[in-house]
Amino acid sequence: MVRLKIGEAVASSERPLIAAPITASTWQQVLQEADILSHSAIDVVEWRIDYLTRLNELTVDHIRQVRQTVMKPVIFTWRTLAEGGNKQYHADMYERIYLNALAAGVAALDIEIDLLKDQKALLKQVPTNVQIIGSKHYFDRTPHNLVQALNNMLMLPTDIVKLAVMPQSTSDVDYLLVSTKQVANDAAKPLITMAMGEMGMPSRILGYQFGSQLTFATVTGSSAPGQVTVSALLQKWGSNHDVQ
Ligand SMILES: O=C1C[C@@](O)(C(=O)O)C[C@@H](O)[C@@H]1O
Repeated sequence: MVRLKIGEAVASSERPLIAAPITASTWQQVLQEADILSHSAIDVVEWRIDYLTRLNELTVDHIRQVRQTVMKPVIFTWRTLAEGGNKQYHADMYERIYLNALAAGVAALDIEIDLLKDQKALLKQVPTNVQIIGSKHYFDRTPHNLVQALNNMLMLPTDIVKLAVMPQSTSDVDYLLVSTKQVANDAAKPLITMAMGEMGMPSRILGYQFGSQLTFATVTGSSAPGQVTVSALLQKWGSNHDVQ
């Protein structure tokens, strides 16, 4: 299995990476959350910029300051309204702000796979040390062709494949885990998968045993239904998984 690496953070077979989101809406709150996350037992920070009220004003300096405050690799994510986020997609603004993020030295960009074609110019400018996470979210269902869906995603021009589904039953959660395992074994890229909502919680705790190499957990705020706190996650994993 190809190991997931984001910045200096590397997943292992015994332990996936833990990412916690920044979900603040004002600049002052962003810095407060960033400071709290710098002291927490997580590996990477996902900055969900779509929560910002004044997203349009985000500069390279702002992003650099967040990086320097968290002192951990940063995944930069604009989750669009179409996939459960908070900001309508605007192609020009998206490109401009993601280029700012590259200039500020983020470790990874999350790009929804439905936007890849539209953002070809941006993709050309992503340096090889910055990971592109191609993501897809099904907020209302679990599709019935998950192995095919993951294999299709693996063929896209991204470095990492991320898939989130909403289970309607516990068998949907099992289906996500088993499909992840089936694809992860031979995949040429790392996978990140999760079932959302309360029902999906086991996938966030046990997903690594099926080949999902990163799990989202909360410290300050939650960015999706069903995320557990980092302390609950570490407790479930037991002391073997304590981070150094
Ligand atoms: O894609 C994901 C996964 C996620 O939706 C989750 O279910 O944990 C949370 C988002 O912030 C992140 O960008």
